[in-house]
Amino acid sequence: MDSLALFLATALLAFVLYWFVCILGSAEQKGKRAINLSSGSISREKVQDKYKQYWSFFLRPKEIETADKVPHFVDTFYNLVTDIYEWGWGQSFHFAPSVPGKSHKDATRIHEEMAVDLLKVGPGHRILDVGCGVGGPMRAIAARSRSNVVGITINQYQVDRARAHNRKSGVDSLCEVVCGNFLQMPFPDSSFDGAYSIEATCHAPKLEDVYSEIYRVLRPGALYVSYEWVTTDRYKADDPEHVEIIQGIERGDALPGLRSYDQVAEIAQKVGFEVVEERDLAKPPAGEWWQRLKMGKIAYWRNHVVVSFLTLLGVAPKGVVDVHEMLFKTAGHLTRGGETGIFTPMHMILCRKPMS
Ligand SMILES: C=C(CC[C@@H](C)[C@H]1CC[C@H]2C3=CC[C@H]4[C@H](C)[C@@H](O)CC[C@]4(C)[C@H]3CC[C@]12C)C(C)C
Ligand SMILES: C[S@@+](CC[C@H](N)C(=O)[O-])C[C@H]1O[C@@H](n2cnc3c(N)ncnc32)[C@H](O)[C@@H]1O
Repeated sequence: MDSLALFLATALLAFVLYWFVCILGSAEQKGKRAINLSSGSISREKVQDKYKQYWSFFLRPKEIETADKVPHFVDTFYNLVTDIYEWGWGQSFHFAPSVPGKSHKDATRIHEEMAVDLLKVGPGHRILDVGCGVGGPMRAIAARSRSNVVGITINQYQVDRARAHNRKSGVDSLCEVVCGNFLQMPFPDSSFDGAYSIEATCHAPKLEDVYSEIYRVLRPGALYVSYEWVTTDRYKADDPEHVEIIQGIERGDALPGLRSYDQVAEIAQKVGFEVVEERDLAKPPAGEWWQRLKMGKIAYWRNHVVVSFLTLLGVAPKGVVDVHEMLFKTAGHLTRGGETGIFTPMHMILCRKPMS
């Protein structure tokens, strides 16, 4: 009897340990697991240094010269966070209005498919995903529109992840992923029938630089829709709490400087676009996008213990705990940004490249 009891206790402990380390905290079934957390294209032993390098960008004064260094700085950020994003959030690295009775996954897909409806694209069209992440939106939009979707991201690790997901999805033949800088895209003029960017162009030091590139690669008459991260009309630059919230969002999300809502249309027109429609998709009756972030202390503590335990075992690279702690603080700033109404991650603008 003792040996049986010992065997059962050992088996139970092994299962609990396996579940705690490998299953817990995963945002998606068969998604990224904690035990597979890596540091993207950064070698394991360099994670802590790269994390310190990342923070040093914000400690230097904001000189114009750093604008050239932003794409590399963003690439470093995504090497540090992509696996944690996939593990704790899923394959779509963006927010969506909560929808009563719908799962986060369904609400996310509804938000992504709205881009297709706005672009009015369909089979045979070639559309561009500007800042495509690991391809969550790309696969949803390809499935909905049956268009050919080309995604571009600065981060090679994300390209590899997106291609792997695409191969497992039913839309691989419609999807292509390119590693490149959306400020200097490797595509000919007038080569796309539509374009979208979902919470990505906020990483551009100057919005007009990425909008100019998108304008260039679109054929005349084509549409471009973007969900932008901006401060709203409630933001007061002389309110210390507002400044602290926005600075926390910028530093925790690799943003060179958040734009104001009223700059977006002006910049789009400056590069030649006609503005067809513009509105904040977060405004009521839309459900609160930050509700999903309120993961609660218990969930954070659980994920923190999992990440710390894996680092202790040498499974997760040293430094991942620091990145995880940064993201928890960032979640707090983003939540406050939503609650105060001074920030929105989904200021939608729909533009057209004129026929002439
Ligand atoms: C558009 C951008 C990214 C938006 C979101 C996808 C991410 C912003 C903050 C991220 C997270 C914060 C807390 C993490 C938590 C501590 C961890 O246990 C699990 C993952 C998080 C929930 C993580 C998930 C992705 C975000 C919500 C920016 C970068 C332009
Ligand atoms: C928050 S993620 C959003 C990804 C995707 N749109 C989604 O919703 O899942 C922002 C994306 O923009 C990409 N990005 C940021 N700066 C870039 C640049 N200069 N060139 C290309 N991609 C860039 C990042 O690599 C990342 O894939």
